[in-house]
Amino acid sequence: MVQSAVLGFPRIGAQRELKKVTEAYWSGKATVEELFKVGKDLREKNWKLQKDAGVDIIPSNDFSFYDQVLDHSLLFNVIPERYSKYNLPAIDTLFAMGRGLQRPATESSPAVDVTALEMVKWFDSNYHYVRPTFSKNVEFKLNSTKPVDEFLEAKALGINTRPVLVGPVSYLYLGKADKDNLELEPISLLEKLLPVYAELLAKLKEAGAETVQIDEPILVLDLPVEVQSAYKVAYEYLVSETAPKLFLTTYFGDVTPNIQSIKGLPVAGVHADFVRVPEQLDEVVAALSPSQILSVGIVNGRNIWKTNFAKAIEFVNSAIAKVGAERVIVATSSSLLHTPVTLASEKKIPAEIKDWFSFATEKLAEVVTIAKAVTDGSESVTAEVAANAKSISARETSSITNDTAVRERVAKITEDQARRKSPFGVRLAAQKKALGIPLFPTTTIGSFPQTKDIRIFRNKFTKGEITAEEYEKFIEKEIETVVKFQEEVGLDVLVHGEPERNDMVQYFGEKLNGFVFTTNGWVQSYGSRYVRPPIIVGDVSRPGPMTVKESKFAQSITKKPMKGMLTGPVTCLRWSFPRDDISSKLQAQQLALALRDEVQDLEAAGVYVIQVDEPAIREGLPLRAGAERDDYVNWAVESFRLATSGVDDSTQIHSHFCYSDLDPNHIKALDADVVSIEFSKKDDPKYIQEFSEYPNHIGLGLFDIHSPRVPAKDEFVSRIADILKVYPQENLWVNPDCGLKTRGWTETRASLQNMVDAAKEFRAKYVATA
Ligand code: MET
Ligand SMILES: [Zn+2]
Repeated sequence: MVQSAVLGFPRIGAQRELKKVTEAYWSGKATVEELFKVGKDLREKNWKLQKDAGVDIIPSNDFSFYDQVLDHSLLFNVIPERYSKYNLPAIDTLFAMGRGLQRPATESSPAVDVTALEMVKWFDSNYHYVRPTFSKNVEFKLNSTKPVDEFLEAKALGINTRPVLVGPVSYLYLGKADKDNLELEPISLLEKLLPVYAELLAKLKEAGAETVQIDEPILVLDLPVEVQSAYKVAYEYLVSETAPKLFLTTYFGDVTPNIQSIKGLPVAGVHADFVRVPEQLDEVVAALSPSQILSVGIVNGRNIWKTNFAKAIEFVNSAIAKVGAERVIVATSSSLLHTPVTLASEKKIPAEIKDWFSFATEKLAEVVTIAKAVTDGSESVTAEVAANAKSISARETSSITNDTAVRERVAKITEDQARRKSPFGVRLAAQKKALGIPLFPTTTIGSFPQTKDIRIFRNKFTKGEITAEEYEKFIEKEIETVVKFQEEVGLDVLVHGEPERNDMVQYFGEKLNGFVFTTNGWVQSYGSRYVRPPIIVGDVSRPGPMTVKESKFAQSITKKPMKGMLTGPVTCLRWSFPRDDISSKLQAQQLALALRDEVQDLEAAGVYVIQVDEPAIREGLPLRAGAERDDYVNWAVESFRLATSGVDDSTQIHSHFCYSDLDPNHIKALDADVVSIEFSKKDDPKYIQEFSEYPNHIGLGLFDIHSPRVPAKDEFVSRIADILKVYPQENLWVNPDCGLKTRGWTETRASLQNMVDAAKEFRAKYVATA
């Protein structure tokens, strides 16, 4: 019998139970017992759900109160001293490492003040993990028994799970050296770490675990040789009499360039992602020994589309033809962490469209059906396959997906449309004349505090409790407040503050054709922050202006230049669930054309500074170097340029990037007049150099917008002075890291005032020396 397997299930709960209790715990409104109880209930619910769906191999230890990689750091005692020194309960150490902790002393405990560890994107997803950070005196030991406890918890419910661990090589490679230890290469710690893994595996075996899923996702990256060769060392050490069988899993890409690292490992089987890279089947099969099992990742863990049963069954059958049914498992391509929990709570999506989707819960049935089909023959699932074929073909032929006018317009895109009229130097001169922007110009990134008031009004409007007119009035009043505030503080290029936007992608999605929205389709982004990505279902076009009214109004009440504010094509695409029936490139082009019209409408309305944010441009970069990556860079850049190049020389195009490792060459290729980049927490001096040869104008973020902390004027002065050591002063803008929407007004005013005062000091000096 061909078994079905799930690599991981979303832990947040169908009603975001995990977020609610975690945040309540942080603010002292829930006890630790209540927190743990919700965790336990969620685990139980998820296991039972999978069991009831008929899944054969069900994961455990995929639950986490913050992040599964961070759990491993706690588990192996990878806790820098700045956290351990407080001797907090383990759960509080976990949260302190994940999100920082600042609290005053009480009678029974000293004050705590510690910042969070670095948070990084999990491969090419919008999930963020907390980077393992190895300080000088790291001492591996088994610090908890979480995986064993959760295994036993499931066992007590009569469910025999397959515990999930991040494998040792990936765990080390995804980590970094701590500040006190910069020369360390984490992979050099492998031999010290392995005994602790072995101890944990022995405990799991004692508890009754037959097999452990060991995730080695870095096998889809370009790896240095010493990492490639670490696999043999690690797995020959770990596979033993005292350990359960190990099942090696990779996902999100092509493992074949590292196939030598897998070949000959004494593991029970290998899982690969055949949704992403079906072409790797032969090579993966060839790497297996006759006793090793192949887990076929065929139900997409990264999107929300129904699996095409006919195709999936055919694919799995082709795998069976190569290795035999007894050696095949049907599985999700990756953990289902990246998909919303269930379609069942979606009441507003039109039935016709809803029938195209499959969220995590629905994907369980898909894995089971495919496994049954390849075991008992397609006749055993005739009804399911027929229903599936019907929805797939309904989508293929639906008038919602295909808009001839949009396709024709894309087909007519010319290279010219994606080029500004003149080179930067000429544009700059025209902009100087038209805009009257001083040296060391000050600006912000777009959003201002999203107060409770704003959320209340938006909710009322969504629920129909106030009229559109009342809501508009309210928004205008908010814009007025923000504009007046910026004039008082003395900023040079103003923004309208984005009070009308719930989210920087959803807002645009709602105004465009081709998108649908969920009411409860939350996906964990990091910790307790979840996002609800819009879904692109059809060709995208713009029925009418999206932001012109607000920007025009904002410009009308000030003499200073007002910056229009848009989300770029790549970010709209990446932070949605894209279509899988047409290429990403084509979707980006459609978005670009819609945004191009908006940019031109803004210009026509008298808004001559326009920012098009692309914070997700890096996230979409294919994981390996090569043709696919070059191709991505090419279309990502072209779509930004297509969106922004339809304006006059004298109109100034800005762009903004944050929270990712950018490649200066990609940013340069966009040819924006001004870019702003999140920067304040990059305390490594090499980052200052990175963009020093950037030819156009640039603002390096001067303060952290995630913290209420107010930097003094002198701190701004010294930061700017540091930057000026490598950047020409004519090129430099002065701005915060990112939007201020999560901040309060008090610290916003104080920080911006200090920032503006610092800029003025430099301006005066420059004038004096010029
Ligand atoms: C994640 S980037 C955010 C940019 C947006 N304009 C804002 O200020 O919020
Ligand atoms: Zn940002």
